[in-house]
Amino acid sequence: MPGATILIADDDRAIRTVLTQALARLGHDVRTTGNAATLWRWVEDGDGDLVITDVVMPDENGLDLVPRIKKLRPDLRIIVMSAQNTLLTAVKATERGAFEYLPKPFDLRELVSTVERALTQPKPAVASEEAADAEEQLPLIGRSPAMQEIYRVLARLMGTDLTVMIFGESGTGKELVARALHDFGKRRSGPFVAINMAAIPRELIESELFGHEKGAFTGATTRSAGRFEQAQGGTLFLDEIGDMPIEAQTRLLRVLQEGEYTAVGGRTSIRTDVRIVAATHRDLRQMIRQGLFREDLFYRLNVVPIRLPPLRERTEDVPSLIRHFLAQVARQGLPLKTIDPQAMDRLKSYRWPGNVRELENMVRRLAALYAQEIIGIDVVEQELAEVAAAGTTVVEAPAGEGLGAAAERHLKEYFTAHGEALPAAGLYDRVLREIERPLISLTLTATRGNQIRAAQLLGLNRNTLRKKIRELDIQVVRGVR
Ligand SMILES: Nc1ncnc2c1ncn2[C@@H]1O[C@H](COP(=O)(O)OP(=O)(O)OP(=O)(O)O)[C@@H](O)[C@H]1O
Repeated sequence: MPGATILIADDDRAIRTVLTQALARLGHDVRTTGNAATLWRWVEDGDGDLVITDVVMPDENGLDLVPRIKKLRPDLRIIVMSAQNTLLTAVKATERGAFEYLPKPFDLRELVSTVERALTQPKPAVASEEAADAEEQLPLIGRSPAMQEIYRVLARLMGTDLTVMIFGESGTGKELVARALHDFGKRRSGPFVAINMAAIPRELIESELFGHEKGAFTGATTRSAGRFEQAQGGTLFLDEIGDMPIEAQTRLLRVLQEGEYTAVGGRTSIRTDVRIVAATHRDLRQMIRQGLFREDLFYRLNVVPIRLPPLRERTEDVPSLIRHFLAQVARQGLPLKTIDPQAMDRLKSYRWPGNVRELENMVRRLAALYAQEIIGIDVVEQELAEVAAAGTTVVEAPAGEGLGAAAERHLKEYFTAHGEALPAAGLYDRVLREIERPLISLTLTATRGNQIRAAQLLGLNRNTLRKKIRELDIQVVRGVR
């Protein structure tokens, strides 16, 4: 769209000159000012097809101008530039309705292509004015101090390629953080590739990561690119890193040390150019002590640790997360519902063992299963009781006997029964395996075969659960309690 009128506000004359030259060359009419007041006057007069504004200006903060412009002229797109390279500035700019945010110094080509997009990309039919809608565009919801701290760390990481290790219980948003690191980082135009160690059979992990040559092993009928190759120039997210077999850990360590690798069955070494983000819900230090995780790999990955707090430690985020998910399901065609204050308080006091994922699932159920437009405390209590009922079936032994006591009784029986014939080694793993099977099987029975809920109850990742079901050959029967 040549011939557009572009309004630019920046108190730096050099930037005004550079932008004017670049945009005029494309045939646009460019008007520049060094202050916010003039920009506002132009907007009020109905001038301009696009606004480019700085944040810090002598008379007013450009970010404060954004919502005012959007309110007056919802169709006018705004590009915000700033030297305050924080995720919060980026987030604020998007939240307030800016089309794009460009941290300074920026690449002129990037600015030009953003301008082209802003002028040509079709506009949504309904301009979103609702604050809730604006919040939808944010990658991470929550303004609790704990989340603010996370944003601060993310902001500092924005311009770097540092390796990041994300710790947090299942469902706390580890993958979302990994994506935000990529989407706001300098590799955002490259690919984001995720691989979940718990979801892939152990023997295939190395070929999944590094690819394999034709004929490298039985079944390798063609050459296959690994995730390292797919992520070239971008970010590789190693999810559930604690589930990585020790041999694959050794290989990964070597790749991280040397910056190159060979495909399984291959000879030529390939240089890697990927940013690594790893995540786990496990206690890796304990795994190191148990000999299950390599300490040297841990230090390679743990360059910048990020600990995502469980939802119960930031209950002030519960209402905004609920609003976010309600709006999300409404966009998928379900009626938009609200939660009354009493019900909201109850949801804030719940412990959320499955964290944000559990909350998201509950909101989906509340939206889909109940006719009421305003969800009250009785509906919420009913849902929570169902979760609890499924939980007690699994966790509590009959006749009031605690799980620990029951286990002790069984183990005593085991030792007495086996006497001299106790296995020579591997008892620890064997006992755990013996308990793992009935635990998973009974949980699935309690959830009537619903694997998502079973994973929540167990506090396991869904993929981990699926893998265990396969490994332990557990029959999942749906709809039977
Ligand atoms: N702060 C948040 N704002 C909005 N959505 C969130 C937030 N945190 C998590 N979610 C949502 O909750 C769900 C679980 O998040 P995610 O998959 O990132 O968790 P995880 O910690 O990687 O879980 P797991 O360890 O089980 O893989 C996703 O649907 C995600 O979009």
